[in-house]
Amino acid sequence: MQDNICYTMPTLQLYGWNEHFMHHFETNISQHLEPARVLSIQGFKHLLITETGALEGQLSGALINSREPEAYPKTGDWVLVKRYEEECIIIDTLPRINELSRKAPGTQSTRQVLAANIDTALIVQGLDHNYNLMRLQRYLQQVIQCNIQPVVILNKSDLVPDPETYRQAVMELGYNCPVVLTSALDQAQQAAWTSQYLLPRHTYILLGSSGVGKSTMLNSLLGYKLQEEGATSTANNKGKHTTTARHLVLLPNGSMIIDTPGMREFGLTGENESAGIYHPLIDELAPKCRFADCTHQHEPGCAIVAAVQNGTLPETVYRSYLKLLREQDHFLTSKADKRRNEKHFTKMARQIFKHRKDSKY
Ligand SMILES: Nc1nc2c(ncn2[C@@H]2O[C@H](COP(=O)(O)OP(=O)(O)OP(=O)(O)O)[C@@H](O)[C@H]2O)c(=O)[nH]1
Ligand SMILES: [Zn+2]
Repeated sequence: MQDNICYTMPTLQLYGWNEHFMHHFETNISQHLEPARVLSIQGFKHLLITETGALEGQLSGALINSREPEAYPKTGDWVLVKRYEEECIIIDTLPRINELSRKAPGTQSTRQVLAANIDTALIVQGLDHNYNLMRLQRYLQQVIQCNIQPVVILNKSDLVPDPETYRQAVMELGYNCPVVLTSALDQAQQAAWTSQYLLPRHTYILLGSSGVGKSTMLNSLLGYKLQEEGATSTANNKGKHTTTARHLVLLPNGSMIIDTPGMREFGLTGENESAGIYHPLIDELAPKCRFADCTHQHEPGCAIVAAVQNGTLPETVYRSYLKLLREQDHFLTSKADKRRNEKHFTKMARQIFKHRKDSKY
């Protein structure tokens, strides 16, 4: 039965419509709303794909007023719309399978949702001055905590004499995820990794600093230029910052990719507050620590410290783990402080309001 209903939406199925969204949509059928996926957002304008094609939409006033901006629809979201001639109003969002977030740039501990309903994140680093294992681990950590599969793409392999050593260094971090070595300028190399990792009806997001080659890759996969790419500065091998918004595009092989503007920061938000930092090598050893709540820093009988000392756990992995843990703790502590302050402010505002009301009579 569900398959039948899904089958009646062949266009949306191409864009990842599945039983999860169908199930949540069914409860809204009676309201004459139709489902659509958000392809991009520019200001108030949302470009959507519906069963009958592309459509522009704006958020309904009720949706704007009832939610924090973080809960507004994002690129990749499935939404419910009401049509008005050539445009539509976005009434609601269907529950997300996942959301990719980061710490919003700046000093505040604020969480920012970048996109929704992502199967795999393609984390791109350029093998020029961009290659940085600490930054890569920050991306991996955040992506995994958001329940998104990572694939690491080491691009610009044509710029270094021995690219394989870079790949080996990433593999030694122990994340057990695919690590691809490629040059976006080489069609054959592009075809090799994409045929292995890009599946039809799956949604991918390209992540990485500005100039690592995300748009170049996407343009070569599309077979045409989605936007002008910047010229490479000879001083630092980086392109100009060109991508300005997140767009979801359908590739000829049936996969969908969301391109993102290059990000200067990709801070941790501690999505799963109780789980701490995820690391396969550390997680495997942790049950052998003497104390169940071992922080792997100063406790006696710590299996992780012992493994670093006897050389079975690389010290670099351990140091990065501690650094990520500190960053995450900082975000969570500041967030808790912020929440407390907001609560205090709301309480104070209520008291003032009540006092004013009481003194009227
Ligand atoms: N040598 C070399 N240059 C590349 C490669 N991939 C991309 N470039 C160049 O690097 C520059 C930046 O590439 P973009 O594709 O614009 O980078 P981006 O990641 O999309 O950057 P933003 O849009 O700013 O986020 C361009 O001049 C590309 O031609 C590669 O594999 N090898
Ligand atoms: Zn321990």
